[in-house]
Amino acid sequence: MSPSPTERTSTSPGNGRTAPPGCGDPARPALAWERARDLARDSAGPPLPAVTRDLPDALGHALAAPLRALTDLPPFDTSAMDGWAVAGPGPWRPRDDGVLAGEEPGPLGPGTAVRIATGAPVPAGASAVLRREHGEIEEGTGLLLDRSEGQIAPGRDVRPRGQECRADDVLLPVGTTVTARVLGLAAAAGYDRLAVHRRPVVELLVLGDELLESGVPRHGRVRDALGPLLAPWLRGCGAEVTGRRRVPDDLALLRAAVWDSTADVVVTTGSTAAGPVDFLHAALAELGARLLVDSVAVRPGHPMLLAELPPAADGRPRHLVGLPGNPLAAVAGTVTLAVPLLRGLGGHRDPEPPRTVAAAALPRHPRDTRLLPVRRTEQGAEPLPFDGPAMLRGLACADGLAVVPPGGVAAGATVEVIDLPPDG
Ligand SMILES: Nc1nc2c(c(=O)[nH]1)N[C@H]1C(S)=C(S)[C@@H](COP(=O)(O)OP(=O)(O)OC[C@H]3O[C@@H](n4cnc5c(N)ncnc54)[C@H](O)[C@@H]3O)O[C@H]1N2
Ligand code: MOO
Repeated sequence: MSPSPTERTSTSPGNGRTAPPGCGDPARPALAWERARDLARDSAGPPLPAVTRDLPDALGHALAAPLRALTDLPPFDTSAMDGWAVAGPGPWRPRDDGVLAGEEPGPLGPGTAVRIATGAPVPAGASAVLRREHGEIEEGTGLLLDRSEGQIAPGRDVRPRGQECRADDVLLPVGTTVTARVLGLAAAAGYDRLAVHRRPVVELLVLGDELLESGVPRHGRVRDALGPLLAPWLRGCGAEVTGRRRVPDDLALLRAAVWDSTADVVVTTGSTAAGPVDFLHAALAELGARLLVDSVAVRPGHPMLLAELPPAADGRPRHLVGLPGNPLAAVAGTVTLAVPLLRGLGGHRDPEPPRTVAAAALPRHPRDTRLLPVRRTEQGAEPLPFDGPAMLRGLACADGLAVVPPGGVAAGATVEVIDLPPDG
């Protein structure tokens, strides 16, 4: 059991507004960007436990068991066209009745035909489906003639049972993110509920007394851009965002906000550096948190951090991701630390990092990796203007973030482009 924050001696002075000594040291060694991303993923440990959810509530979770077909698909021989089910070579004697989708037809005798709708089960004994536009009822005889060229081949315009899958076939592996497409497939394959991993619960703490929540920036104050940006992104990478709140620039209040949070992952914005009111390092030290990542060799975003918090009362591990306050730096911290951690906790499988060709030389940083907003064009990844750490203008037009190593990326060379998190 960890001591409560009030049982610890605060290192902050009475008014809580002086720089905590020794925190956010710009000289501390930064972790290589790739290593930081891997470490964030590894620090998730095994995924959160499996739960069962009704289909609509499974959206955004990851499959905890392979999606196996509960039936053949299609489940019966199905007409692919509106027309007639026919038995053997024509002409055919048409029956008076017809078969609609959703009905169970009786068998069809040789030389006969029955009207059939797209999606209806093909009667036993039928050899093919003659499209409506190819069939003609002969005046006088009343027989159904085939007006298409050549003989109708057996199986024509019939979707055979099991064409897409057989019962018990694995349709999707464990760890697949449940998207709307997956819900559609699961429903088609017979599922009402899915076994998925529990989603990590996230609380978003937005720090900075200078931030406004509405209106035009004024009197030295700026709008909170990260609350509106990050909450949908965190949901989009599989988290259940239960809270988003402002925390004043005060060590004791910050420490209490982190301590009181019951979330699996606390995500903070701002206060990662060593400014006069940057209290994150001090708060973490007082809470007994273990820093797993404390600054990364990446621009923007180098003061980002990842910490292991003391476990929850029920023993659940808890983490904190500290995103820098500069908005594009916070975005860099999100894709580097928050996304891999949350996807790991939620049990999501990682796709291969997408690589593409650089349409132009991508500007580099002399020592650190750069994460650069780029647009995907026919020529490849094209850098966007307005990519400063405090800017969101380039990002708003971007398709992804190019990972530019210190050596740079020449025009025509390949480069990893990280997808931006989907909106949730
Ligand atoms: N002496 C040094 N100063 C700074 C360094 C350094 O190495 N040495 N690093 C710079 C870098 S890089 C970054 S990034 C920032 C990180 O600072 P913090 O995480 O402590 O963030 P704040 O100081 O609270 O804010 C920085 C900046 O961002 C604005 N901000 C904060 N939150 C939001 C928000 N939710 N929406 C919009 N804008 C936000 C804030 O007003 C500041 O302008 O430190 C540099 N300093
Ligand atoms: O790296 Mo800071 O994170 O440039 O804005």
